[in-house]
Amino acid sequence: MLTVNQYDVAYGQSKVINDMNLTIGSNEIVAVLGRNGMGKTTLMKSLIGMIPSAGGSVALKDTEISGMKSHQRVASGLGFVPQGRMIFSTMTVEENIRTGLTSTKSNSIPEHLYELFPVLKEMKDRRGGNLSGGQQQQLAIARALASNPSLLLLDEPTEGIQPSIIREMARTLRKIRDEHGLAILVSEQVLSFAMDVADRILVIEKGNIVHDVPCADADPDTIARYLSV
Ligand SMILES: Nc1ncnc2c1ncn2[C@@H]1O[C@H](COP(=O)(O)OP(=O)(O)OP(=O)(O)O)[C@@H](O)[C@H]1O
Repeated sequence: MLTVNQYDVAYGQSKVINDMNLTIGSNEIVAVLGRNGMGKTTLMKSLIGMIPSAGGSVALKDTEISGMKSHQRVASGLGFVPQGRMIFSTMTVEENIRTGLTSTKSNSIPEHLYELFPVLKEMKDRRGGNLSGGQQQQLAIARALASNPSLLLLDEPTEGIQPSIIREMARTLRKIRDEHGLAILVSEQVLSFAMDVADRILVIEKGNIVHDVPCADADPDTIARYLSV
């Protein structure tokens, strides 16, 4: 599904992703855990094409995408839920979701998105900025799903979200994977959420993967040690 090889991303002279290798299988949910500043957001933004890479390759289903612009990557099957959600606060819920349709030929919002997130249907005429944090997160996910991605990237989706909603979010993401047959790469700092949602856990340190384990074999204490400052 996604194969990242010898991947480098730099800000000027400062290399933030360093010779990274990473694979994600079809239908797999992979969580990338790491402390602040270890490169999670840089990895996500570079995979979606917001930051250029400095070397290496990224193949999505055998198509090399590392030279593509963001909109081409979305058309190729990547969806992105950015850190902080970045919904358009003065646009309605429906208008926000519609922005996700730009790379598709369709003009109408797929009904299954409203089935997945009924609250968005109830609130479709409200401004995005008037939604709660959890509702905005649902909106950001629905917007990303509108382009029918084969791999959904989520950057720290639990940030600023209440614990009860975080558990629901893990269930929803697994349901999306099961029903739509897509893969998910999620960056996180919350270990319990990663254990709930993922099939496999990676730990990133200084721009490289230093631990890679199936969730079933993951030792929370070992991972927690990587995350402690
Ligand atoms: N625009 C930028 N210019 C220069 N350096 C940057 C820029 N953005 C991030 N960095 C640096 O790159 C490194 C990785 O940052 P990044 O935001 O990817 O980490 P992160 O793991 O997502 O952290 P957080 O959990 O705080 O979001 C940090 O040292 C950060 O200071």
